[in-house]
Amino acid sequence: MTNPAAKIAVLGGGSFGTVIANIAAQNGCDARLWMRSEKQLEDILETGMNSRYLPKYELHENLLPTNDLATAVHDCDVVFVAVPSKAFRVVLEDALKYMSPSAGLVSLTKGIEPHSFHLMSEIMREMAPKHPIAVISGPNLAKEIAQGQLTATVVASKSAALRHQVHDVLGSPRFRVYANPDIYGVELAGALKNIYAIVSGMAGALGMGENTRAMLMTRSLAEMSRFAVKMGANPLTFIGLAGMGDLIVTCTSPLSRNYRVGYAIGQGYSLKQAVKQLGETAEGVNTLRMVKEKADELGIDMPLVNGLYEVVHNNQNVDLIADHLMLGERAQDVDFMFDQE
Ligand SMILES: NC(=O)C1=CN([C@@H]2O[C@H](COP(=O)(O)OP(=O)(O)OC[C@H]3O[C@@H](n4cnc5c(N)ncnc54)[C@H](O)[C@@H]3O)[C@@H](O)[C@H]2O)C=CC1
Ligand SMILES: O=C(CO)COP(=O)(O)O
Repeated sequence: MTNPAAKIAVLGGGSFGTVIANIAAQNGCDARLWMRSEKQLEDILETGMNSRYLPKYELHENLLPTNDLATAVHDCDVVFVAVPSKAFRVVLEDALKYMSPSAGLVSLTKGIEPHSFHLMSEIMREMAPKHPIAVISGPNLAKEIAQGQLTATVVASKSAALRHQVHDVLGSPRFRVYANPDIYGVELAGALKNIYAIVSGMAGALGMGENTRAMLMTRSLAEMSRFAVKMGANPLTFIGLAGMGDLIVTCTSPLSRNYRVGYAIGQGYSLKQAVKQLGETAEGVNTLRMVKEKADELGIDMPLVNGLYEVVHNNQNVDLIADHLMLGERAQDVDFMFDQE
């Protein structure tokens, strides 16, 4: 299955970029990991580990860490982008200067671009219209992948050749790659679930019971699907790994950074303090703001988003989320995943 000749690069030396680059290296690829921080590069070259993000996780000898973008992407068959959404466009713009025109582009990023409401596939399509593109999303906590826990992900692309290439580069007995043609749905699911992981973290900090947490997760899925349908995604994607799978893992695991931000707010910290003490990317904070604006614009009923927005951005008491969910006025209270007209 593995294609030992594949040359790949991963842009972004955080926890997810590192683990994905290392899987490719373990699979026999010529893998490069680009990061902007010189200090981090020195650490990796010295210790063979990316200790800031994944302490004790040994990097394979096939993996070349670099902070030279041209070296990283030169002659690559596939370039994976794993930087936070706010940096995606600038990093891609730079990388395209040095990439082969036929290289596949794959986003690992789970977020929405501020202001434009573009998902990463839309940015890739706009900036690199000739390159085949794909996105990867699913229940993929980087730290668990690094521990060798059995994990599945989803690759979505219109290009069957790129889907197969990604499968060959990343698939292994511990990392299963499933395919889905619904690019927009797969990446929208990955971005939206971060919002609900924050809510779930708050519920955890407040000691809420399992009935409550089950209700929260299920109504989160309904709310995400309702939004997705209005945005043109396939709602069935939301009951697969990229939707329900990722929602479950990020709403239940303290390894999720979004969950941790919610937990800290539930303990009484401000958003600013919660994000600062995390020191890593929690995409849900910005995604919340953008989804709230879009839902208001399109008139989509999103009680959890509305309640969380008031708490996070307008300093309201956390009880407001429960009030929105339990007492909010609805046209009808139906237990459907999305409107069935
Ligand atoms: N960590 C995880 O378990 C998973 C993360 N993701 C997604 O992957 C994306 C990246 O997340 P992580 O690797 O977890 O984040 P992280 O917080 O561990 O690392 C982010 C990395 O991006 C770098 N970076 C930030 N701005 C940059 C810029 N302007 N230019 C170059 N590098 C820049 C940082 O220096 C850091 O190395 C996010 O969208 C996240 O939602 C997706 C699946 C799993
Ligand atoms: O997307 C993830 C797991 O699938 C990682 O979630 P966090 O960004 O909340 O850590």
